[in-house]
Amino acid sequence: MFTTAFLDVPALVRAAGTVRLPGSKSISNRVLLLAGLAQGTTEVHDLLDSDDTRVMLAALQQLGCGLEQQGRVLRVTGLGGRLQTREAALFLGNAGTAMRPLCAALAVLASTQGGQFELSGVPRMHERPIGDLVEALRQLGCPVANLGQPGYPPLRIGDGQVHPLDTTTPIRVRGDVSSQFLTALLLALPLLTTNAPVTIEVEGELISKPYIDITLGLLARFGIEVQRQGYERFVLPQGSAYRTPGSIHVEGDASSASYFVALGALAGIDSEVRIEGVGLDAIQGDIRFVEAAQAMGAQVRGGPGWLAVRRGAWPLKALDLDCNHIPDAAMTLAVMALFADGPTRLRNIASWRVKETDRIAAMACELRKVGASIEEGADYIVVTPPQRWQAASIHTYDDHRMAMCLSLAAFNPLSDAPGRGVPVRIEDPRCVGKTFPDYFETLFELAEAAAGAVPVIAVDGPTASGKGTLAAQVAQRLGYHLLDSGALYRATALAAQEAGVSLDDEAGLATLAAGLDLRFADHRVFLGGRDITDPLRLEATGGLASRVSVHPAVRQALHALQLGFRRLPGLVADGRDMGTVIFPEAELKVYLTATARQRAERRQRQLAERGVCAKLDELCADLEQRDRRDQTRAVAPLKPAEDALLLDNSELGIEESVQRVLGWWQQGRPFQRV
Ligand SMILES: Nc1ncnc2c1ncn2[C@@H]1O[C@H](COP(=O)(O)OP(=O)(O)O)[C@@H](O)[C@H]1O
Ligand SMILES: Nc1ccn([C@H]2C[C@H](O)[C@@H](COP(=O)(O)OP(=O)(O)O)O2)c(=O)n1
Repeated sequence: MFTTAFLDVPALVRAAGTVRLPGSKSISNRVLLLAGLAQGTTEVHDLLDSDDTRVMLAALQQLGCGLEQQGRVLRVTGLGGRLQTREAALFLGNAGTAMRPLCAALAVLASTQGGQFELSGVPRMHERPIGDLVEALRQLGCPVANLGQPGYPPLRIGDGQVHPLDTTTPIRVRGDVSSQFLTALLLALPLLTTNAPVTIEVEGELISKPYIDITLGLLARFGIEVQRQGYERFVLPQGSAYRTPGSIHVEGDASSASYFVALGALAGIDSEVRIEGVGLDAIQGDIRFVEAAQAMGAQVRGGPGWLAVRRGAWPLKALDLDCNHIPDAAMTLAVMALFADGPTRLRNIASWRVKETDRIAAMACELRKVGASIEEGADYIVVTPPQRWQAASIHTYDDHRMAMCLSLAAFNPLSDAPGRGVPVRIEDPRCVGKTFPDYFETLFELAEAAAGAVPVIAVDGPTASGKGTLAAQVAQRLGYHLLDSGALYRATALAAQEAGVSLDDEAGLATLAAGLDLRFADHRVFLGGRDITDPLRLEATGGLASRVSVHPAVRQALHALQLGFRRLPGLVADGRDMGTVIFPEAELKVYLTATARQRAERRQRQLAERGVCAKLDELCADLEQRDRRDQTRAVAPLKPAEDALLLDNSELGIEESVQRVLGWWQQGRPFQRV
């Protein structure tokens, strides 16, 4: 997962490959609650691992459920309807799928067995309505107190006393704000059916009906057959009891699938994007996004558990659609609309306004930034594609779907509008952790950047100037890959030593360099599977590397290997010739220096930290000799590129140097705001 402050997605042009989707958030949290209420142990396969499921798991654990992870299987031992703990404060982040059902289940348990629970979340959760559910629970006789603004979390549920609950009259709940209120009651009220059936009546037109179908389907898997009349009246039969199905599989998230369906429709130009984990047989309503994508031109094949999508009509066909049945996935249509042949109107999406953020307002604001014209209303949005694309810094409002959707705007070179090929900056990319922590990694695996669009920052300079330290820090802050090119020369030197190849044998060294079996993982370096991190970093190895590196054939042999590090979303490369020879087109070139004395002192301190004692004068003489050799060799000598920015960090600390370079980088970026 990218945890950087922002992530710049370069202009993208193509996509192909296979994505295995993480489990559905809606199914995961419903299954967890049902397994938590049931008697016995449920094996849950392919549960989503994300922010929202983690808060649900933490809550279940606090309530005394047994949780045991074994590989991809989680074993949940439920409460069997009996409270194990009578008091707890549960923090539920921004997970509506945890807040609403737990509110209902705990209200019933606390009232019938005597308990008291506090439910809270992040500030945005305290702005998301829950009043209609609270009203329904109060009708039953459950004490629920507002700890903040009435109608919103945080809430105190129960008061430690046992209260008689009235199930003789139907429980009425509004269905036109969020279908999660009804879901919450359906999941919780089987607890009250011991002596008589319980009836729920929906007031107002129920929205997002497919989510209710998921709830009913999962209740059936746990032994509870709800009888319904349309979507207005639901009856939980007398004696409904949660019975674990023993084992249950969580299907891939259909809303998450929408980004990859869109990816295929936009950029599956000469091959398909294959999606595994969710297919045409999915129980999630958002699978019907596929029909909307097809209406826009996507070519979709599919079967049980899989979909394969490629581009059909191009540009995409504009759409006018009632999206009530696919509220979450419809956001993806708003971004596909950027690539359509006219304005796209998405209707009946009022629920967008009470999700992780006000999604209509957020979508309008961010799509305007990339150049689209937007008309927004209380429950609709109209998107007219950009006439000219702009490089935009996308605010994501702590909303995973804003981040995932808007990343698709990076395919702007595919559009016919002028001003082709601009990057998209996604602010706070870690918000995707709510449902799809590896979303961006997956996107970068499948997508291909426009020619020359993957940015490179080159950091060159003499030994011990701090290149490696600076490059690693800058790469980390930007979420970029890192190339420590010196390590390749050092590894060649070690391989030569081992194979008994002389440092003057240019052809022999070049053969070794061309065949290096080198792997970088977890800050360690492996040569032919062997960990060589420690010998690689020895001062002596640096000297040997300098000697190896004078040979043109060796440099040539390592050239392609170095180019291969330039992968999405970007690269920071450090060495001697990054800006002059390997990446002459790098957007930013930094030539890092410090006085020889300073550098020798740094090296001495660095060695001392590793328990190696070295004399300052000797270190200084060694590094000056190495500088001379690196600067005077015939091929790719160490020197600043003509367009390099010089940074003498003799008097600068590490963080100051990093900030200086990040500042230069930001200045050169095309975004209006950070
Ligand atoms: N700006 C700086 N100020 C002080 N020390 C630094 C600075 N940059 C790096 N160092 C320290 O100098 C030592 C050498 O840095 P390193 O990144 O290994 O240099 P290089 O890759 O150029 O050989 C490290 O111990 C590092 O922590
Ligand atoms: N791009 C590069 C990187 C390193 N080299 C050579 C020259 C250097 O003295 C050695 C060792 O490089 P390395 O960057 O690991 O050394 P320092 O960390 O700066 O001491 O390799 C090179 O010729 N070209």
